Amino acid sequence: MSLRDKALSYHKNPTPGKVAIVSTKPCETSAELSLAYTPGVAEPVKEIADNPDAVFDYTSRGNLVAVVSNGTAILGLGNRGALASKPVMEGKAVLFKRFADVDVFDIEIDSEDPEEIIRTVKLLEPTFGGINLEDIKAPECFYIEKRLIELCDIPVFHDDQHGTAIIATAGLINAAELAEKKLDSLKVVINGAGAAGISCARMFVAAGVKRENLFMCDSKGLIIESRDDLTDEKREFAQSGPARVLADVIKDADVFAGLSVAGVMSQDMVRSMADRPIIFAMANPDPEISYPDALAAREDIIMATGRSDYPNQINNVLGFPFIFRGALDVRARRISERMKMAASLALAELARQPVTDDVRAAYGGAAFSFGPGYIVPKPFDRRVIEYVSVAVAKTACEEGLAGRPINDWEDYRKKLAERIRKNI
Ligand SMILES: NC(=O)C1=CN([C@@H]2O[C@H](COP(=O)(O)OP(=O)(O)OC[C@H]3O[C@@H](n4cnc5c(N)ncnc54)[C@H](OP(=O)(O)O)[C@@H]3O)[C@@H](O)[C@H]2O)C=CC1
Ligand SMILES: CC(=O)C(=O)O
Ligand SMILES: [Mg+2]
Repeated sequence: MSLRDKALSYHKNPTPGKVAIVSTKPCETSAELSLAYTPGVAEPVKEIADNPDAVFDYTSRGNLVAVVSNGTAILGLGNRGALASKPVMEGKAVLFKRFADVDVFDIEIDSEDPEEIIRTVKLLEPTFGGINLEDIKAPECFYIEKRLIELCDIPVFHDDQHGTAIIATAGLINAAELAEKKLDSLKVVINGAGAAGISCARMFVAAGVKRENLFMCDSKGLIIESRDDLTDEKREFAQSGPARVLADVIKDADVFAGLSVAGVMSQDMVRSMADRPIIFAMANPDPEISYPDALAAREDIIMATGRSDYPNQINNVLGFPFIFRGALDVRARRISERMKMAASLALAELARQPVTDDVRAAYGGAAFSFGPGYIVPKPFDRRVIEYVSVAVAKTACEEGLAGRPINDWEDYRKKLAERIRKNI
């Protein structure tokens, strides 16, 4: 069966879609019905009306995230509309649950008007403990996220921006170490100046890449100051000098980060890069250059894609479930830059640790050890939650952003491990 047939059958059978609601309380008897519904349900209503914080004690709000999209940048497939984004948003819900036991409602909003999206999400705030924006295209995504962070008291996080940047930065830190290159010496080319490209650029610079060594291209080529079509976000990374295409910019680069579309990188471009180049071809579902093609071009590369079927999956699946887990557990009001960097450093650190039997078992007995074929942890590694969620929660507490700070970190770590043991 082809991948297409398998994927369509997976989504259709035995029940259409990938998610369902599960009740967490028994409702088998008339007595239980009187508690779950009227008259009993009036009691938590009154408690919450008197004390809004009680919503976290009597409802599932504290573990419920909205995955919100309008379908304007679905993976690398472009603007396919809100309805067509639903399989991806249901998929994100599955990953939230599977990897971090976070519940999700997927919300597809049929609008390209930022104000309408902001208003809709703000009105939904009482339902949720956090908002994960997904596959909303640039530049609107920047304004939508910024306004919602200002308006909401719960964390709002655009996954394509920050989730991607957090994992790519972890991968970059480790790949640079393996290539024996310092971050501040790297020439970095980012192809794609949308949600993911801009956020990766910002985080690479925060991690130590020099702004002047970072070259960003969009569909029109290198982003340069003399262009009159630049958004504020693109202008942040504009270089001086003449117009150039990717094939020129990539020469002698140490790093290529692809956050654009399938197939735009050639084997000649790979060969034109510096020694021991780092190539993260992250467009989904098909990368800028395929894993086999890149490796066939030269042997000294450290190669990653966004896909699950090759080594080194640089994909935000390693981020959003675990970041929200940590943020929800301390009731963080927002997800700060320090929390994001803490998540990234935790992932980089975990990849350097010996791999456990659980991970080997989840990957059919395959052996992994820190090296060019293993620069970030595997999503099925049960330790990711302990590393990333703890790092995020701790940083929120240190920064005074936690509404419900944790004191006993060993106990929290044990609870996370327990919570996830039943899922993975
Ligand atoms: N691996 C991962 O975890 C993730 C991967 N991605 C991938 O990154 C890509 C972009 O997603 P996202 O940032 O959300 O989308 P956006 O729509 O926000 O941005 C897309 C960007 O790609 C640029 N682009 C399109 N065609 C080309 C081209 N031929 N050459 C160079 N740049 C091009 C666009 O240029 P212009 O500005 O000129 O229109 C734009 O800057 C997708 O393929 C997506 O799957 C995204 C998130 C996570
Ligand atoms: C992985 C992801 O979020 C994307 O490609 O858009
Ligand atoms: Mg996405």
